[in-house]
Amino acid sequence: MSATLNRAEYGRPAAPIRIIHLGIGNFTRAHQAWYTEHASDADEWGIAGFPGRTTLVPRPSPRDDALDAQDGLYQLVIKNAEGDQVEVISSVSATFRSHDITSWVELFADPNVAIVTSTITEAGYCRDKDGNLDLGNPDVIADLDKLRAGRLDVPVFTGPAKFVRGLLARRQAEAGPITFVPCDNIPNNGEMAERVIRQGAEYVDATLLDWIDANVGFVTTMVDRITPRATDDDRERVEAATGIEDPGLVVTEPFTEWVLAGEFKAGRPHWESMGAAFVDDIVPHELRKLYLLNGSHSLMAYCASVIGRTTVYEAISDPRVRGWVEQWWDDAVTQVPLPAEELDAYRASLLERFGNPRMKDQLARIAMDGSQKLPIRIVPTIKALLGQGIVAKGATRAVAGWVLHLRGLGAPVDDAGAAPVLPLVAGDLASSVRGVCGWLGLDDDRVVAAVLEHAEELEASRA
Ligand SMILES: NC(=O)c1ccc[n+]([C@@H]2O[C@H](COP(=O)([O-])OP(=O)(O)OC[C@H]3O[C@@H](n4cnc5c(N)ncnc54)[C@H](O)[C@@H]3O)[C@@H](O)[C@H]2O)c1
Ligand SMILES: O=P(O)(O)OC[C@@H](O)[C@@H](O)[C@H](O)[C@H](O)CO
Repeated sequence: MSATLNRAEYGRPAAPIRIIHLGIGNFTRAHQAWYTEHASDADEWGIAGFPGRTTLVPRPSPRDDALDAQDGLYQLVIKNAEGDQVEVISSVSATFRSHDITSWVELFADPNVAIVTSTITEAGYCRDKDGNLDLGNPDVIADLDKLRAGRLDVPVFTGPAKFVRGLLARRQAEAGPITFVPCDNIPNNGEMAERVIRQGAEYVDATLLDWIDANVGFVTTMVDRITPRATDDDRERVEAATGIEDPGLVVTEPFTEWVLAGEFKAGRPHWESMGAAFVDDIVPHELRKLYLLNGSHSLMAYCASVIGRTTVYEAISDPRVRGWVEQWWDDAVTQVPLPAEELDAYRASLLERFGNPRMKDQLARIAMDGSQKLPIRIVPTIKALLGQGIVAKGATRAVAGWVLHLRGLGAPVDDAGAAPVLPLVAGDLASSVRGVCGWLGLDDDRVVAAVLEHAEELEASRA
């Protein structure tokens, strides 16, 4: 008979809630919650977890149900090459349902709450191609119109509207300063979040802007810990070892990194006690991670899945794919302002991480939302090198893989933002390549030719 987790038996009382997290998925529970759990002042900092996505009809979620039933507790499984290291994480003091606007508002109005963190995916910030809040998105407008009309007790569905709703409540309660700490893989994510929140506020009630200026901080972060989805095998193996049945289980890798820049207006946990780094210039760290790790992830998600690989481990173990990854890294390092030795060491550590056979990280997970990822992970390097007259060999292969993925090869397309791109790939391969390159802002004939050549080679390698 297996046990279940609960706080009374585990013996760590819930810390007072001082952090609101939107998007209480796998990653934040492997990363921020782990840093908070082990911070030297952990007893002072509890997290309130909200799922990121709100739907008209609430979707059943074993994971959310488990977190509710287990008082926010869950097991974190670190997959070392030798075996599992399992610990119970207790820093999530309470979990809430995404429709629960009442609790959302009450927490924002609580002066003890100092920080709002988020992991709602790139798409969750509802930006248009220029990085502005997408006021052409009917869901965004429907939410903002509700707030503008003073309908404050009904749920809103989009992330930026939720944040604006929270800030309206905080201002009204005179609850003081607060800081947003977005933790998604988006360059300059603090400024990104500030932009969509300010634009939302301006639409709803422009007087909120001055209050934001005086009271709201935006911190930029580089976050890193590869966190695949746990499988039934993971849950069964861990249950057999710990005797705990845990549908909320999270699996992750030993490596972790967190770099932050910006002002916390109302305090923060002592995350540096677990190795988080607070820096003035975050750009080199962001580019190193976004291009070298996430860029090679995207390349593998598309190119390696086209040739039949399903996990990162399988992909990097194939010498062809490893060669493609190395070629992309040769392109990408030219765009990262860090010493060569540091970049070489990072590349070596990535090969070790990708080569962890116990991490069953599905390429399908990484392939999601490519329309949001290619433009930030791959395209800047193509453009920068083209500016020097160089056609980036590795980077153009990633684009070729994405074209084939959109045409139905390899990992399935799971990307709401791909709607405008899909019609572009309906014809033959050459016109698909030209269409996608145009959409990505890569109209140059040399780039189009390189992408087409890679796409033809990839198609031919499927045999
Ligand atoms: N998993 C990783 O290895 C990893 C590592 C670093 C950073 N991240 C960042 O964390 C994000 C979430 O990853 P995860 O592994 O926790 O995924 P997950 O699927 O476990 O959780 C995703 C969360 O985002 C919410 N969400 C999804 N789409 C949304 C949308 N359009 N609007 C609002 N909310 C939305 C979901 O409701 C859920 O709460 C990633 O997109 C990435 O930016 C993940
Ligand atoms: O999380 P996404 O969807 O932005 O990107 C998929 C992966 O590249 C990503 O989750 C990495 O595993 C992660 O960024 C490693 O820290």
